[in-house]
Amino acid sequence: MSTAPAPSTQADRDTGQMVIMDPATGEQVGSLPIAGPEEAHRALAAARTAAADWAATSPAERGQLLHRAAQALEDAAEELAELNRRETGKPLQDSLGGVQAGAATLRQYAELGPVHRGHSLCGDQLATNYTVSEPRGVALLLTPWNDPVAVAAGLIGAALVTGNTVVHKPSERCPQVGARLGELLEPIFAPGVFSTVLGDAATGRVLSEAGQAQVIAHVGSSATGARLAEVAAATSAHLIRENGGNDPLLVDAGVDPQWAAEQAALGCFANAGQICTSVERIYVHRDIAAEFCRALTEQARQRNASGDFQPLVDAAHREGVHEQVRQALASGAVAAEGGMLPEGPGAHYPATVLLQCASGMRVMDEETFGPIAPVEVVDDFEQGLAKARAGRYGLAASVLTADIAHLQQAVAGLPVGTVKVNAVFGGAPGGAAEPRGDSGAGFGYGPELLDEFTLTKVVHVSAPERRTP
Ligand SMILES: NC(=O)c1ccc[n+]([C@@H]2O[C@H](COP(=O)([O-])OP(=O)(O)OC[C@H]3O[C@@H](n4cnc5c(N)ncnc54)[C@H](O)[C@@H]3O)[C@@H](O)[C@H]2O)c1
Repeated sequence: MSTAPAPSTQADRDTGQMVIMDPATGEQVGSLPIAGPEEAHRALAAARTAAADWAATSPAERGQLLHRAAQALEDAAEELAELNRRETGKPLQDSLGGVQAGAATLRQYAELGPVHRGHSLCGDQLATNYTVSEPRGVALLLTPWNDPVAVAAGLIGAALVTGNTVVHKPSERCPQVGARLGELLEPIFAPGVFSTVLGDAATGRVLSEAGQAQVIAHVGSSATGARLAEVAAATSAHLIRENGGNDPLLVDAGVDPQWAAEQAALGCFANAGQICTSVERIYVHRDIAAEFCRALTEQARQRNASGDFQPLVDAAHREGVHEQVRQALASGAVAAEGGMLPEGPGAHYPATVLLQCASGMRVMDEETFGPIAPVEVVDDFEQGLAKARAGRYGLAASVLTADIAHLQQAVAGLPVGTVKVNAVFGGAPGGAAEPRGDSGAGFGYGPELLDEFTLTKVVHVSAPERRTP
C-alpha cells in the first residue's frame, strides 16, 4: 500500500497558472493561465454590450449558428476527447461519447429554439392575450469536469438559442478542454455573444459576484450551489442549480441476484463512480443479500484484476474518497474488495465493495463520487425505502424489483428528480428532471431548460373601440 501523494491538477494562485496533470500517470501535461479579475469583468461587459443585438436576431438564425457550433465539435471530436482523457482520466471512448452527446444537444436546441414560442391565452372579440418569451440577458455558466463537453454544450445551446449572451467558466480540472471549446465556438458568434473565462473557484466568484449576469447556471457540487444561491439572491440573478447526489439503489427480494449485482456494479463503478447519478448507496433485501453481495464482490474483483481501470480525476479527489472509506472501515464496515490505495503513479482507486454499512457512515450519508459500493442489508422493502428516502439530497434513485406494488411505492415515495426502475442509468439528460433538496433547483436539461433561460411576458391587446367612451 502506497501513501505517496500523487500530483493533482491545481490552480496555483502564486504563479497564476493552472498546472495540468494526467491523472493516469501523474505527469504534468500542460499549464494555462488563470484569468485575472479584469479579464473576467471584460468578458461580462462584452456580453452585456452584445446582448441587445443578439436578442434581436431570430431564433432560426441563432439555431443555424448552433448547428455550426455542433459541426465544429464533431470535426474536433477526437482532439477534444483526447484532451478530456488526458486531463480527467476518462477513457477515450467515453470522452468521445461526451463530445458527441454535446454536439447532439447543440443540434437539439438549434431545432427546439425556433419552436419555443409564446402561447395564445383566452380572449374575446375585443381583446387578445398572448405570451412572449424574452431572453434574460447575460448568462454565466459554471461547469464541472466529469462530463465537461456534454454539460457545457447543453447549457450553451439553451442559453444562446433563447437569445442570451454567454460567459462560460469551465472547470479548473479540465481547462484545456474548456479553452479548446472556446476557441472552436467563439468565432462562430459576434464578439461578446459567447466568451470563455478560464480559472478556478475564485474566478467563478469574481464572475458571479460582479452582479452582471441575469442568469447563473451552475452544474457542480452542492456546496458551491449553496454558495451561489446566496450570491444569486444578493444580485437578483435567476439561478439554475444541478448539483451532487447520494443516489440510493433498492434491491428487492425476487430479482435475480446476479443481474442485480451487475446493475449495481455498473451504477457504482462506471466512470470510476464520477457520474452525478452514480449509485452511491445500496439497500438489499435480506432474502437475496448473501448471493447479491458475493456477485457484487466478484464484479469488483474482475474490474480490479483487469488492470486498466480508470483513475480518479486527481489525487486530491482520491484522498477525499479514501477518507470516506477509512471512516466507514473504522466504524464497522468490512471491505469485501478494494478499499486500499494502490501502488504506482496516478490517481487510481480500486472498485470497492463495503459490507455492513449503516447510516452515520459518510459513504452512506454523503456523495462519495468514487468507485465505492457500500451495502446495507434490510429486512423488507419498506425498511429499504425508508432508508432510501432519508438524507439531504434528491437527485435520482434506482429500484430493482419485480413487484408492481413496490414499484409504485418507490415512484411515489422517493423525493428525487429521477426514479429508474430496473435500471441504474437513464432519464436526464434525455428528459428533464427537477432535483430536490441539496441536489439543486430548476431544470438543467431538456426542453424545460429553454424556459429557465427566458422570461415570460403577457401581452394584452385590447381593441380601440373598448376604450371609446
Ligand atoms: N446534477 C447534475 O446534473 C450534475 C452533473 C455533473 C456533475 N454534478 C456534480 O458536480 C460535482 C463535481 O463537479 P465539481 O467538483 O467540478 O463541482 P464544483 O462546484 O466544485 O465546480 C463546478 C464549477 O463551479 C466553479 N466554482 C466552484 N466554486 C465556485 C464559487 N464559489 N463561485 C463560483 N463558481 C465556483 C468551478 O470552478 C467549476 O467551474 C459533483 O458533486 C457532481 O455530482 C452534477
